[in-house]
Amino acid sequence: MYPELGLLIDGEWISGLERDAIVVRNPATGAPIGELPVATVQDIDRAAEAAQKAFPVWRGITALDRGRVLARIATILRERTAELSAILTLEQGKPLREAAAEIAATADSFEWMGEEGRRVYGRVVPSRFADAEQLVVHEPIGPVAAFSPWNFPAILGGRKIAAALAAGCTIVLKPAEEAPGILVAIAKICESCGVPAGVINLLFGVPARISQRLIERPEIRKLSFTGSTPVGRHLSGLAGAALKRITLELGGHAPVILCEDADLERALQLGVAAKFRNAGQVCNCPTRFYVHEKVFGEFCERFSQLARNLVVGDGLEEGVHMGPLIHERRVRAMREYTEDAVAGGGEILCGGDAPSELAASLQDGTFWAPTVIALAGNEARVLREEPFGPLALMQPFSDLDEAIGRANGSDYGLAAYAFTQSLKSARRIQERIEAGCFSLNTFAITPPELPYGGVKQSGFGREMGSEGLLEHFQTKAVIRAV
Ligand SMILES: NC(=O)C1=CN([C@@H]2O[C@H](COP(=O)(O)OP(=O)(O)OC[C@H]3O[C@@H](n4cnc5c(N)ncnc54)[C@H](O)[C@@H]3O)[C@@H](O)[C@H]2O)C=CC1
Ligand SMILES: O=Cc1ccc(S(=O)(=O)O)cc1
Repeated sequence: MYPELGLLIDGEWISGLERDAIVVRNPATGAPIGELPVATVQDIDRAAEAAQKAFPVWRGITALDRGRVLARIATILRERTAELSAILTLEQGKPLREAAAEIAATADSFEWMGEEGRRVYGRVVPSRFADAEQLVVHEPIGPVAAFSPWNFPAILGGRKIAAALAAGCTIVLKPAEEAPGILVAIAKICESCGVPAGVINLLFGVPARISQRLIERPEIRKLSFTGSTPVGRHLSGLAGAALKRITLELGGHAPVILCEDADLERALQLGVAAKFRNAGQVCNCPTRFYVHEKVFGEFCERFSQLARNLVVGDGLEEGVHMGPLIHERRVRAMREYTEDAVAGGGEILCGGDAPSELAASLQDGTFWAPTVIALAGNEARVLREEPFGPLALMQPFSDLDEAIGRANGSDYGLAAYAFTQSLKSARRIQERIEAGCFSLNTFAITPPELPYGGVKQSGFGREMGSEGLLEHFQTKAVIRAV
């Protein structure tokens, strides 16, 4: 069921063939599931050249017809949800139900971008010359180099493909080596739906080698990266030196402000689901819970109880709520953050270690229990660094402005949430919160029609929404004397 892994260059699939290989493992068991060929410098160069060669072909197809191709891709993704979800869970670990939701969201992104590609309007600007007209037109920027991560490989890689294709651009995508199979499967679906050779190219291998070479290549006109802030900063430097446009969707450390008048039941049910989705390896997941002191005790107790009830295990098994972390490094990070928080006076309300009851087959898996910590102050390392795992941090507040100040006291600014029934409090938070995305009384944050991205160290530029599509165009000012 797991696809044969390979590089895709100019319509040719390349597996093995005298290249180094990376072993891909199931994070729930540690078992090997595939071998990934490592791209050589020649492969990288050929991929950039293929994207350049295919660009006039693809941009020459009307937006209407490109949209039809994207709609077909969406349909096939939906039809093959069960098979694709199994691939995703096997290599990434998330429960099958979450994998299916990710495939559905990926299909929605292809469909929405395909439709939006038909609405990239220019402008006719009243002319200052009697014999001329003045126009503003948007032209596809050219071949895009994109780098997508392992936590949501289908949607985060898929929407980079969808936006590039909708705009008439070609793409060289380097998905994460930890979870490559789902993008191999999606690229094959794209081919079967009529995407010409060279429009989508896939590379895997040594990330720094691939990104550096692609950024240098003259064919590449835009970069798009989703991943950690340090890597984003490094790529931003390279892109700046090469004077290339870059979109950066980096880490997050989302605050939740829970006011005294919040619907507690709703915040609890939605909050536990959002916190522990994908074992907390989500850039927009709620992490810092600022809870009004009058409801702090009750909220912490009930939140911890719900977290304790979550079944941790192999995402392929029925009834599992939370799977493993992607690799051992993340388990070590959870242990270090927890120990540091406890050393600073924090109290573990739930979890705080690897789960105690795991089947024998999962002993080599990389698991961490859902963990809730009531922090003693503002010094814990995990308040400054993105935990990217199943850690919920609880702190009480007494005054709304104080809570907003603490919510903003992070270098990150991707997502933020608030729960209140007061319009006045809601408006105050919405206006003052430093985040690219804000949701009130819900943890919904990324429908395809809304722009997604951050401020501060969470990056810049937007993906999805009409803003995300427009990042794939350059603007041409035209004066036509007639
Ligand atoms: N914003 C997001 O959705 C994601 C954020 N992260 C962040 O990364 C942290 C750690 O994850 P790791 O995998 O250990 O981190 P990492 O920083 O080593 O890698 C993150 C991603 O960037 C890619 N990458 C690394 N160096 C690169 C380079 N020079 N050029 C191009 N791509 C490169 C990797 O292949 C991987 O997909 C997490 O704690 C989280 O903060 C990770 C994945 C997704
Ligand atoms: O980690 C970033 C991230 C994860 C998930 C989604 S979505 O909600 O599935 O669109 C978006 C960004």
